[in-house]
Amino acid sequence: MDGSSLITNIASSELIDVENTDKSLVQSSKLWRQMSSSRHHDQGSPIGSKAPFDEEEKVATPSPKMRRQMSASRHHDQAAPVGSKGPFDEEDKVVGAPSPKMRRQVSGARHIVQGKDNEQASAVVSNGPFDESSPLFDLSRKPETMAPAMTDLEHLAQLPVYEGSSQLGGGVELYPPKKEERCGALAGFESLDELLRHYVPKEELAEVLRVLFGHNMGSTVKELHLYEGLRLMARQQEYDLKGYQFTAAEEELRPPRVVKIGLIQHAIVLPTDAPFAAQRQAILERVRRIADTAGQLGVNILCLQEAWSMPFAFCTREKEWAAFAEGAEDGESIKFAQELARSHNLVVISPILERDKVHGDVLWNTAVVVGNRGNIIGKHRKNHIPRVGDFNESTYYMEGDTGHPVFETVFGKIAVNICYGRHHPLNWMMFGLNGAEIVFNPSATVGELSEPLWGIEARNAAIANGFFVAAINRVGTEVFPREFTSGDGKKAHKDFGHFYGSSYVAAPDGSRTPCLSRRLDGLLIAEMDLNLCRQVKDKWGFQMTARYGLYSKSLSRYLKSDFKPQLIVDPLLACERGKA
Ligand SMILES: NC(=O)NCCC(=O)O
Repeated sequence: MDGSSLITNIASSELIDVENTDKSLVQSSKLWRQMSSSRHHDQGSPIGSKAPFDEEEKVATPSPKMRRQMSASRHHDQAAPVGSKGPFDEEDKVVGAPSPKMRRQVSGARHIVQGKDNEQASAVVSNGPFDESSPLFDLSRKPETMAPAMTDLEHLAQLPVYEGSSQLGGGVELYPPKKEERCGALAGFESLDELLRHYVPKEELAEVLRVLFGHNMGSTVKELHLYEGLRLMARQQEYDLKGYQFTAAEEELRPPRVVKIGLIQHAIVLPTDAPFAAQRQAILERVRRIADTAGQLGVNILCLQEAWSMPFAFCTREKEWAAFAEGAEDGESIKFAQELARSHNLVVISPILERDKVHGDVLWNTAVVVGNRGNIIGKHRKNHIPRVGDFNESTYYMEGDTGHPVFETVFGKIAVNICYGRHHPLNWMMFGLNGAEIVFNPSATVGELSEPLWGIEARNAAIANGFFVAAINRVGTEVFPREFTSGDGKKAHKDFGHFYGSSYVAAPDGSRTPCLSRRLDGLLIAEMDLNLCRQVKDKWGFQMTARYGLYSKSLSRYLKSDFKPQLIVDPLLACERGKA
């Protein structure tokens, strides 16, 4: 599918089929459960392989080629902010607002809001006719025909623009899930951020948020103005969509360097006993849909979660899951990422289980960086492999051999610190020393183990190293066919625990966005001016005062076999010990 056609897609009556496709995946997943005894049955019919509108969509937005040309000229113009403009940003005030042509198509489509959602939606939409003066629409491109009657999608188009707010979350929650649907919720809330917003009195909230979430240029991180119809569509497709904006001070000698990143968190789609090909295909389809929204919103760099195209089966220690491993240059997940990159002109970070066919079929946990032309820029292999809880990853792959590469892309210098590497300050530091401006942290981690650490580590790394950190975690509870244990005294079990999502972005000035949902798939967009990195370094001087030489000498001593810790014992204590 041409990636720039999301709005066209929602506007097309085929959206109804898309919903049905989602349902068919759910139904299929039930079917797989029933068929679970015959795993490798029917390899030939992968489920959910094509969303009906994915194929040959007529597109109202510029073609990928045009967009590449537009983008190339943007990026050559040093005076212009780098990568700041998606196709909608250029003329519309609202990110993701539909063009007139899309609106015409919108007016021909019905039924997007169905069933229980319809009731709730009508509570928040305006009932008036199209407001031609709305900043959503460009009057100079007035459509020739207007549908005589309001349709449901027209209602969507009239949803209020989500105003930027320095308050967390800020706006109306369109579809609060029912209690029973909140599996994976935190005390009944989507996230800790939402819980805080609910309970802390309004008068105190700003202060609480200032301390807990930090300030960027004088206020908590602002929300991006996202077209409300897109939020609603995300709800329809059951994923969380949030957008935020970090700014930096204007400089005399450098133009702003604005870039927009997107993080996708998601659950697996089919049960783990479905045929592997079907499992992967279903995830690809799901991610494609969310990634297309990212493309529509003008995202420049998109990062997926750790081992995104497979279940996180490393808890089991069973070797059959190695079948999901694929080439970093020619695997299905990489081809998918290349197609995404080309169709949306964005850099894609695709973390996979890598099989190095050239070197004895060795497996690695690898993030492949695909350039915005679909070219492969390079890869990084996970440096630190966990040996904790059910994270039995060391059964599958060894510590990475790629050092701490920073990839210079057209949108900025980026690096990838894969999951467990976030517990290692030196790992972060090396990416920083190699010049990273944004470090992505694609992860897979569960609530019981690491949730209290989650909000601290990526943020601390951003502060200490003067770069942005984008932390992504998968979502859901993955249940495996057979029981396993991890030698920690726990009873044999089949699931990994709950992957708690909660993806967020932290800035070098210590500010951070709220989290995505703890239980839903999600797309988090963050726009940032990369000039902030150097501004914070100049202000705090952490790098200047770092005394790397001192630590380098101490570390060299520590590595020697005759190392003695630099320990000064209280003489009185030594005296007492002498008497004993
Ligand atoms: N995927 C992974 O490295 N998980 C380890 C657990 C954690 O770091 O929280």
